[in-house]
Amino acid sequence: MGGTFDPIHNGHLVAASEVAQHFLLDEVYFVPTGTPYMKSGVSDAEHRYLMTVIATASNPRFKTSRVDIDRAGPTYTIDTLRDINTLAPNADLFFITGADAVTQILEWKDSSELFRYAHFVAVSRPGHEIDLEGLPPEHVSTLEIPALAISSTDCRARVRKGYQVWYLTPDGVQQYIAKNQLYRQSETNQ
Ligand SMILES: Nc1ncnc2c1ncn2[C@@H]1O[C@H](COP(=O)(O)OP(=O)(O)OP(=O)(O)O)[C@@H](O)[C@H]1O
Ligand SMILES: O=C(O)c1ccc[n+]([C@@H]2O[C@H](COP(=O)([O-])O)[C@@H](O)[C@H]2O)c1
Repeated sequence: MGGTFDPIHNGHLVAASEVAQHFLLDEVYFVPTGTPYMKSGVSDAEHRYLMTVIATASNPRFKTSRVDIDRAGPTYTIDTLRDINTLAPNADLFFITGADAVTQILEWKDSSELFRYAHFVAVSRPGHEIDLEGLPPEHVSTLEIPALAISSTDCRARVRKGYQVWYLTPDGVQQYIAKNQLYRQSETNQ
């Protein structure tokens, strides 16, 4: 599952857990973006990576990958999939996205190549219709998951207003945000 994870929250974790159960996945790799070129004002990659490690630590099937963080330049999923394919050439790869992200895949770099490397799973997300128009049906599945109307944008906004984000994100992530004073300022690099 790729994401900016700024911060990772329970919506991401439920999505990954549901897809893993439904598709009988052995492992789910969370892959924080290095430089997400379609987003601005994103927090430092090491903060996002560490929060992802903390959030996934208690689940033996969940892992965090540095492939996108350690690659220079803008983060493209085609590179993510090629790197993971190199690391695990015999694995059947699935790429998990939310309903909002799946509608943008055709705008991603080398989008037609993506399906050579992975089967895509689009999970439901409150406020977003799953629209698979233009995507190859044999390479994309959808999955209805318990609705969690949580977004990283909303988590950041809550912290900026002085609220905490207990129960929207794992406790360790809430504590990491407080300890490192993330999201106190307006949307700029941290
Ligand atoms: N609540 C949720 N339910 C289902 N899928 C989600 C949810 N939140 C995020 N996702 C999916 O997880 C992936 C990574 O999301 P991302 O890290 O951009 O989080 P986000 O909450 O969408 O962030 P932001 O609000 O900053 O845009 C995307 O494919 C996104 O669609
Ligand atoms: O490959 C691309 O061109 C591309 C463009 C935008 C987003 N993505 C990927 O989509 C995933 C979700 O991204 P985001 O920014 O919504 O957190 C993440 O793995 C990104 O690398 C990929």
